[in-house]
Amino acid sequence: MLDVTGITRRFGGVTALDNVSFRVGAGSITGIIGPNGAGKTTLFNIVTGIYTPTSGTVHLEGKNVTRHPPERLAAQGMVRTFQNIELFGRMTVLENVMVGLHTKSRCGILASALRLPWQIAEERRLREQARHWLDFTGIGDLADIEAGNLPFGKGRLLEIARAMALQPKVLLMDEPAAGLNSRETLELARLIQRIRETDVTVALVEHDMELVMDICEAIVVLNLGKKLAEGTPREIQENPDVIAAYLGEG
Ligand SMILES: Nc1ncnc2c1ncn2[C@@H]1O[C@H](COP(=O)(O)OP(=O)(O)OP(=O)(O)O)[C@@H](O)[C@H]1O
Repeated sequence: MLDVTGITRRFGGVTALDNVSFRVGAGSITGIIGPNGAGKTTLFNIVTGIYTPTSGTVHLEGKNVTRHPPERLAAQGMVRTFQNIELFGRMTVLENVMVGLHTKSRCGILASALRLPWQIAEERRLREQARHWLDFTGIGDLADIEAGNLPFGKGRLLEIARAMALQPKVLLMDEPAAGLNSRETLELARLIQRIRETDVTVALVEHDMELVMDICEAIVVLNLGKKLAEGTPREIQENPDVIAAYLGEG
C-alpha cells in the first residue's frame, strides 16, 4: 500500500534520516516508534509531503508520490492527522467536517452561498456525510457546538472525523494518543480498529507503547535516524537492540 524506500533527510550537518525503508501493508495498522530524536516526525513529514527528502522515494499503491504536496496526496488517498489539533474554533463541529468535504465537492463554499437548487441538494448531501463521520467517531451529539468549546479529547475525535470524511485509503496519525487520558486512549484504540475495518490502512507515530502493542500488527522502530528493527509487537518487545535503545534513552 505504502512503500518508503531509502529515505534520507539532512538538515545542514544533521542526518535526521539515513536510508530508511519500510512498507505499510494494505489493511494493516502499522506503528512507527523510537526514542526522542529518532527521526519519526521527520519521516512522517516526508511521507505526507510537508518536507522533501534529500533522497529516496515514497510510493502509494505503486505510484510514485514523492514530493507531492499534502493536498495532492489527500486527493490520491493519503490523509493525515496532526499532533497539535488544528480546528476552526468559531465554527461548529459539523461545519469543521463540512469544510473538508467542500474541498472535494464540485460545490465550493462560495458557490454554495448562491443557494441554487442543485447546490442546496449538494449541501444536504455533504451535511449527511459529515454527520455520518461524527457518529462514527462518537461525537454526533456535539455536532452543533462551537469546535473551540470542545474538550481536548473530543477535539482529537473531530480531527479524525474530518480526516475520515475525505475517504482516505491510508490514514497517517501523528501521536493520536498525545494528551489523552487512559480511558480516552482505550476509546481511541477501538476507534482505530474500527477505522481499519472500513478498509482504511492506518500508520501511526506514537509514544504510548501500550497503545502501539495493543493495536498494531506491524511495528517499525527508528533510532538515531536509522531503522533499528521491524516486526510484530512480540518480536519488537523481545528485540535486544530495541530494548537497549530505549534503556539508553532513560
Ligand atoms: N528542521 C530541522 N532542522 C534541523 N534539525 C532538525 C529539524 N527537524 C529535525 N531535526 C533533527 O533531526 C533529528 C530527528 O528529529 P525528529 O523530530 O524527526 O525526531 P522524533 O523521533 O520525531 O523525536 P520526538 O519523539 O522527540 O518527537 C533530531 O536530531 C532533530 O534535532
